[in-house]
Amino acid sequence: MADTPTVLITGASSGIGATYAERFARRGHNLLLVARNKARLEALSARLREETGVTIDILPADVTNSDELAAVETRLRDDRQIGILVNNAGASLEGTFVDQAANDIAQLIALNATAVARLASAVAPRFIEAGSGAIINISSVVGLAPEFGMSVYGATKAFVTFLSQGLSLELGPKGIYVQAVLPAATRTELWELVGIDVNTLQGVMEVGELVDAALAGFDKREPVTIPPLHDAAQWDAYQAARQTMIPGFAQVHAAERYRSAS
Ligand SMILES: NC(=O)C1=CN([C@@H]2O[C@H](COP(=O)(O)OP(=O)(O)OC[C@H]3O[C@@H](n4cnc5c(N)ncnc54)[C@H](OP(=O)(O)O)[C@@H]3O)[C@@H](O)[C@H]2O)C=CC1
Ligand SMILES: N[C@@H](C=O)C(=O)O
Repeated sequence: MADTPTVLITGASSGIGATYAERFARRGHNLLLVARNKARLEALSARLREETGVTIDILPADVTNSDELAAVETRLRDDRQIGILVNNAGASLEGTFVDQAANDIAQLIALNATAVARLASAVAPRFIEAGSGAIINISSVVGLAPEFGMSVYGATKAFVTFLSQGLSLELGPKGIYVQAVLPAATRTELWELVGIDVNTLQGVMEVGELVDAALAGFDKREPVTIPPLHDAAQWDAYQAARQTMIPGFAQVHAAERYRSAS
């Protein structure tokens, strides 16, 4: 695969995705930008073509629509120039679980989880055949913290982090790099879309700083990059604590504390 492969970015019309587009274009990568808002994709691609000289295509698509998602999957399967997938398109959901309509929950899962897995699934076989390629999945620290009270959104992001860690183990030995990026609150339109004024929040990262940090993690080939986490040893300890349980999972008998019921 080329040293500067084409990068397909979902959710490239604003926020984190648009910033990835700008940063990868400045690194000399050609781009394929995906989102629903065609006018915004056209404006961004025109500006970045002018500023960087790279080739930029757009593929307007709603990745929760099965036909439109299939068009993105086909491009990932067939376009051998694409060597990096940035699975970034996503949204949050207003309110608490009982306020959220079942259809909105299903739609959020389709966007934040199903599309992410399907697009990775579309590209992975070709990357395996090439022996190289990278998949960047934009997750969230919310997926580590049910305490934040964003149960469905957090569950989709826990899925993305788990999927990324699993794929890193499965695909890493075949030459493919998989990165989960876990931002915390970042100044983008996502907040306004769920009725929150981002200016009322504490500790909000600017989107350029977030993406630059994520790309520093990418360059180091980190499997999990958490830009706002200052003490990296905390993540290492969390992983180590989880891993200490694994050898104990295979048991013929239930734990002593569950044996008194009958
Ligand atoms: N901002 C934050 O605080 C944090 C964000 N994240 C994650 O970062 C990612 C990017 O969000 P962010 O940049 O903040 O928010 P934005 O709202 O700015 O960007 C979301 C992007 O996703 C696209 N998108 C939304 N729905 C669809 C759809 N159905 N099909 C295709 N594209 C879609 C939007 O484009 P269009 O409307 O044109 O389709 C837009 O380009 C998300 O996965 C989010 O969960 C993670 C942690 C914190
Ligand atoms: N997108 C934010 C929550 O809605 C986050 O992931 O922090």
